Amino acid sequence: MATEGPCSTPKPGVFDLINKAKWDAWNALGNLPKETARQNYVDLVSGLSSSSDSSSQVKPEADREQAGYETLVMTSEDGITKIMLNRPTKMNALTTQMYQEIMLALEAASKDDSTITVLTGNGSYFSSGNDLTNFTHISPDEIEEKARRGAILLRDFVGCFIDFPKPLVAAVNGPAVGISVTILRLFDLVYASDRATFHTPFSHLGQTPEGCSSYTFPKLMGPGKAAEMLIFGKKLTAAEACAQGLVTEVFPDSTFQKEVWTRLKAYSKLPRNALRISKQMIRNHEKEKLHATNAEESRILQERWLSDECMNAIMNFLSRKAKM
Ligand SMILES: CCCCCC/C=C/C(=O)SCCNC(=O)CCNC(=O)[C@H](O)C(C)(C)COP(=O)(O)OP(=O)(O)OC[C@H]1O[C@@H](n2cnc3c(N)ncnc32)[C@H](O)[C@@H]1OP(=O)(O)O
Repeated sequence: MATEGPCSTPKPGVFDLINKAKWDAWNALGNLPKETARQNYVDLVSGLSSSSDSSSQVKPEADREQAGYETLVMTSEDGITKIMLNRPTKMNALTTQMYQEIMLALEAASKDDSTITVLTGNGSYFSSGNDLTNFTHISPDEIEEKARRGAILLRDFVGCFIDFPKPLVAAVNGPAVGISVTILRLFDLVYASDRATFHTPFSHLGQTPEGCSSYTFPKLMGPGKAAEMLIFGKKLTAAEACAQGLVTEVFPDSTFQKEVWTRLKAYSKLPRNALRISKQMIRNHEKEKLHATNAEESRILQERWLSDECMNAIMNFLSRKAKM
C-alpha cells in the first residue's frame, strides 16, 4: 500500500495462506492514499524501534504499582495484572471499601493491555471473607437501609466476576473463608498453596450462600458435598478442594509463589485475543443463570442480615476478645 496505492491485484487462493493474509491486510486499507499509508508505516516502525530501545534505558514495566487503592496493591508486569488484597493483619477481611476497590480494579484490569488477571492475598491468609465489622455501628433505624445497600453491593461485586472478560486466576496463598471461597468457581484457574483451607461457615453466622455457590457448588461437586460445605460449614483442605474440582492445582507452600508465577508468565505470552475469546466461549453458556442466581442469593441475604440468628452470630464473633 505504501508503495503501490490501493489494492488492485486478484485475491490469492484460500490455501495460499501467507499471500492471502498480505492481500487481506492491503485490501482492508481501502482507498487510503499512498502517502498516508507510507506515513503510517514509518510511524509504526519508528514506534517499534523506540520501544525496543527504551527497554534497556527506562525502568521496565515490572511491578508498576497503580495508585489510588488503599486496601489493595495493584501491579502490572509481564502481561499479568495482579490484584493483591492488602489487609494482612485482619486476614484480608473484606470491608465495604475493599469490595468497591476490587470492582474498580477489575474494571481497570478488563481494559488494560494485560493478558491475565490474578487475585491473591498479602500475608498468611487469602481472605477471611466479609469483614464482620461491616455490620457494626448501625443504628436500629438504619438497619434495613444498610441491608438493602449491602445486597446491592454484593450483587454488583459478584456480577463483576461473572462478567470479567479475560482469563481470571486466583492464587490462593492461604486459608480462604466465606465469599472468598464461593467466588472461586467464577475464576478460570484456582491455584492453591497446600496451606490453604476452604471454609464457608454461613449457617454458623445465620447466613446463606452467595457468590453463585448455591448453583455452582452442587453442579461442581454434587449436592451432598456442596451441602457439607455450604449448609454444614465443613472446612476443606487444599487437596480436598482440588479433588472436588474447586481448586485446579495445589503447590507446596514453600514453592507456591515461584511455581505459580512461572506458570502464569508462560501463559501470559499466549495470544491475548485467543485466550479472551476462548474464556468467553466457555463462560457465556451460563452467564444468565449466574446473574439470576446472584440476584436471588443477594435478595435472600438481605433478609438474613436482619434476622436474630445473624445478628447474634456476629455479636458473638465481635465479643470474643471481651470474653478472653
Ligand atoms: C456487602 C456485604 C457482602 C457480604 C457478603 C457475604 C459474605 C459472607 C462471608 O464472607 S461469611 C464469612 C465471614 N468471615 C468469618 O466468619 C471469619 C471470621 N474470622 C475468624 O473466624 C477468624 O478471625 C479467622 C479464623 C479468620 C482467623 O483466626 P485467628 O488466626 O485466630 O486470627 P484472629 O481471629 O485473631 O484475626 C486477626 C484479626 O483479624 C480480624 N478478623 C479476621 N477476620 C475477620 C473478619 N472476617 N471480620 C472482621 N475481622 C476479622 C480479627 O478480629 C483480628 O482482629 P484484632 O487483631 O482482634 O483487631
